[in-house]
Amino acid sequence: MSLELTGVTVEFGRADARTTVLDGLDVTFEPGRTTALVGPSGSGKSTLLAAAGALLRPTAGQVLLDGEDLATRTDAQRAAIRRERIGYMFQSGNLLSGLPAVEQLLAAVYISGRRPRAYRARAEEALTEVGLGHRLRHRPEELSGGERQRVALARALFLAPKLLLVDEPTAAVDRSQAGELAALLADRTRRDRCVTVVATHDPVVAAAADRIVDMAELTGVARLPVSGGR
Ligand SMILES: Nc1ncnc2c1ncn2[C@@H]1O[C@H](COP(=O)(O)OP(=O)(O)OP(=O)(O)O)[C@@H](O)[C@H]1O
Repeated sequence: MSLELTGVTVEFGRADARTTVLDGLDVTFEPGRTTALVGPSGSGKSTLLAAAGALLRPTAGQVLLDGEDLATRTDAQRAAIRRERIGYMFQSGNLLSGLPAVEQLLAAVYISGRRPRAYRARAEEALTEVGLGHRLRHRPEELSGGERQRVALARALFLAPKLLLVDEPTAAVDRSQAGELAALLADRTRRDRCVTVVATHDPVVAAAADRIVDMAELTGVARLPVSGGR
């Protein structure tokens, strides 16, 4: 399983208001490895995650998940791929308010059309594995920022996705929890052999990753002027 983007271009807006955010980008991500995507604000990190996660269709190029091009699939096929093969973890965890931690994981089971009863014990085990065995029935409002992110990580990995996409996981987390969360993310990625791509400004997250990819390098090549032949 790998994720390969080839010639990926993403443009927003029309005609004179058109902005090119990604410009013919080529990059490959390997299974079992965490890649930190770094670069200044506005450099297109979240846009790359959205294209990789079939949340937006690139203007041009291919997004190959295990050799299958997500960009050319129908909306229904893309929805099925998102449900079955991709896990998402975003900045503030995006947990459902008022719902106990264990139910946050089971919500993904409901959405995928499976019977949650068979998954309850596994959900409790998954939360225990991320150090939340004593917080199974806590609601998001009753958890710390770091605990919320660990619930979000357990949820993102619960249905064993091939691809895990993470955006700014430590933005709302204190420094000591950020290190633990980054280590947990890298550890789970190795154990589950998923492809993990994490957009981040946090040096702690970048340090825990197996590889760092700078957006400036990815997109810079396409912007270099053609040599005048001197
Ligand atoms: N739907 C949209 N329509 C128009 N422009 C957009 C849209 N989404 C993103 N952009 C623009 O694309 C650029 C890249 O945004 P993106 O969120 O991918 O950057 P980023 O590197 O993740 O930034 P940050 O580190 O601040 O999260 C920005 O200039 C943004 O304004």
